[in-house]
Amino acid sequence: MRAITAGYDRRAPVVRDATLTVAPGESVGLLGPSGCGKSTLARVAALLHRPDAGTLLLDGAPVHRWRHRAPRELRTAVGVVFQQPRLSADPRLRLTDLIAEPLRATGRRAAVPVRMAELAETVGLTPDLLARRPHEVSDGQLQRACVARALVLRPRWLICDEMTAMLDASTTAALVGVVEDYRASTGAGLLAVGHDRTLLDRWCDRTADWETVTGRSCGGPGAGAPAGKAAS
Ligand SMILES: Nc1ncnc2c1ncn2[C@@H]1O[C@H](COP(=O)(O)OP(=O)(O)OP(=O)(O)O)[C@@H](O)[C@H]1O
Repeated sequence: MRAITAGYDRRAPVVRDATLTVAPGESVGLLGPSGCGKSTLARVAALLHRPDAGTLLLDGAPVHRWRHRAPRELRTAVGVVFQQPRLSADPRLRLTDLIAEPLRATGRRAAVPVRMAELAETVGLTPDLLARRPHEVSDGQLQRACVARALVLRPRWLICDEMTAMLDASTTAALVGVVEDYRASTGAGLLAVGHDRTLLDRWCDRTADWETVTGRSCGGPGAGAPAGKAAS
């Protein structure tokens, strides 16, 4: 991402001039206080939010279209896990259908049985849990399904936006382990957004602070002061 400016009102963007690179196979933590714009920037990187200015390069090529206008080969290159699984899961779908949905949406129905069996074991969901709907499982179990959904198309890039913020320590460790096993076997790059420095430092190759990424501190009258160096 080069000099990305984004937000919900062009006159008052929440992200200004954010520059951050994730190399192929690299894991980068993005650390910043609540409300500074991390999720907004993560959504730009995930092709879910069109920036007002700046350039997103995916595998070296500039992205020109976001959301449903983005070409399918770009959308399927990026897997995303959000903070609140209940807001990102269709409450009508059984977990098995929630995980398989990207395969069906991209015409890969034939791959569903094998991929489901692999992923259920990977994320630790039993057949009983897979047959339930979101309101019948815990947050941690639903987040396991959301991680499986993010991996089902074997993306080259993963964006985990506060993926573990609602989870206990053992589920956090399990899901970070799932993501890291996936990366080790595929070489996928990772952008992990959070506000827990200890977790991000342990999880990622490096952690970038919001101030370094944007050249300014989060909000307040001091925002806008240039930082000494650009993020790498
Ligand atoms: N859909 C929206 N419409 C208008 N403003 C929004 C919208 N989503 C977020 N914002 C605002 O944009 C700013 C940045 O929000 P964002 O969710 O990107 O921050 P964040 O750093 O990820 O916060 P947190 O760590 O609490 O999740 C906040 O001031 C928020 O109120």
